[in-house]
Amino acid sequence: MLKFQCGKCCRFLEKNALSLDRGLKLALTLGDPAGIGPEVILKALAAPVEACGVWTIGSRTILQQTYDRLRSQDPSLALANPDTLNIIEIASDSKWGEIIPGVGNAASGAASFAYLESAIARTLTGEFSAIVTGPISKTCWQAANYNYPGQTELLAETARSKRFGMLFAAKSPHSNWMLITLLATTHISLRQVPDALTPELLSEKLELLIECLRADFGIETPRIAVSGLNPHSGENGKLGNEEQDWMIPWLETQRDRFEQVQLDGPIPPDTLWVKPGKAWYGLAAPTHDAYLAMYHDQGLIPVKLMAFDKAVNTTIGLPFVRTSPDHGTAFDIVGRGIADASSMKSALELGRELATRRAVAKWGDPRDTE
Ligand SMILES: NC(=O)C1=CN([C@@H]2O[C@H](COP(=O)(O)OP(=O)(O)OC[C@H]3O[C@@H](n4cnc5c(N)ncnc54)[C@H](O)[C@@H]3O)[C@@H](O)[C@H]2O)C=CC1
Ligand SMILES: NCC(=O)COP(=O)(O)O
Repeated sequence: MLKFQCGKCCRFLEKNALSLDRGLKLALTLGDPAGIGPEVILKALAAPVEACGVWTIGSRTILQQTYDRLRSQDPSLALANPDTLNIIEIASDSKWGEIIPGVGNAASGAASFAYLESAIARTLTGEFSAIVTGPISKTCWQAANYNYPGQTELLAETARSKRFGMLFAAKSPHSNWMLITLLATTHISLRQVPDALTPELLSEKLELLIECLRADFGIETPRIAVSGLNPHSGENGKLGNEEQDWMIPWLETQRDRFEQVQLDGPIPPDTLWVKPGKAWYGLAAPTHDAYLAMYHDQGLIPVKLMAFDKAVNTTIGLPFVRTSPDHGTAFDIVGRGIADASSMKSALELGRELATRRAVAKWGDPRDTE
């Protein structure tokens, strides 16, 4: 029988490091070459990622320039030497123009798009078990005429995943608890949110969340908190109608649909995050395993407040694992050596962990035959 506890996978990895070393390969895209992607990658890869191989997809020249620049400023900085890395070089197109550190433009947008396209194509053919993406700039993608709201949508379209979701996972350094948040809507304006939210959309996101909690996080009977949309969840219709009109009845139908799942909500959004905050800091036991937020900032303000250096953005619903740091290109600090690589390290670690779980689920745990 297969079990999906993290400890078991980790022991499995320790025992089988050699074979998995050959089998488990992560593709790591550089992200926007003018952003902090190259710096956080060199910092994150300064120590090898446990029990897997990492192939960076992008530009050796950019990585070398970043390395030389940071080293000249601070020789003691822990950085991977690009000479020691597996790098898949994506030839730059002369049409792209000049890439200037700290200045995102059409050239850096076109380059970051090409790195991700290559990673997806290679992963779909089975070359890699997971993709970890460096941060890209949506503005630079638009400047290069790639009209996707983000990497998530390109991944889903290319992988032909009709159902997909943006989920953030962060392991608390205080309590080891995993804060898991799915966003019901993502890269749309606040004005569009109420129209985008429908019972059908929430049903799809809830299904995906439950599938992911079971398969990727080993939580068979999850407790899920669903956020309201309006202040005080609408205050009985005085501060907004969505909760009364359809969210409360929708939750009732979902409780019948998922009898094994504890579904609470719609919880007033201002207080929803108090209990996870206490659980994060180890001050109280967690009351839920995951949170369904109605829109981008409703979910990401608390996540980033608690865990900006730990949270990992993962796309669920794809045929492969995709993780990413929670931060963006941070053009304002490029070249200063101060970019924190913790979220990138967590993205690599979670990418490896989830890909291992899926490999065990697919191929079986060799220790079961011992
Ligand atoms: N996964 C991805 O590809 C993501 C991409 N973005 C994109 O990045 C671009 C810039 O977005 P912003 O809203 O400015 O967010 P941002 O995360 O790039 O920067 C916000 C603030 O946090 C700081 N910061 C970010 N990462 C840091 C790190 N690792 N260490 C130290 N300080 C750090 C920056 O210096 C800035 O002050 C946008 O185009 C956005 O769409 C934003 C979030 C995720
Ligand atoms: N705020 C999250 C974010 O912007 C992630 O975007 P992407 O992974 O879709 O590129």
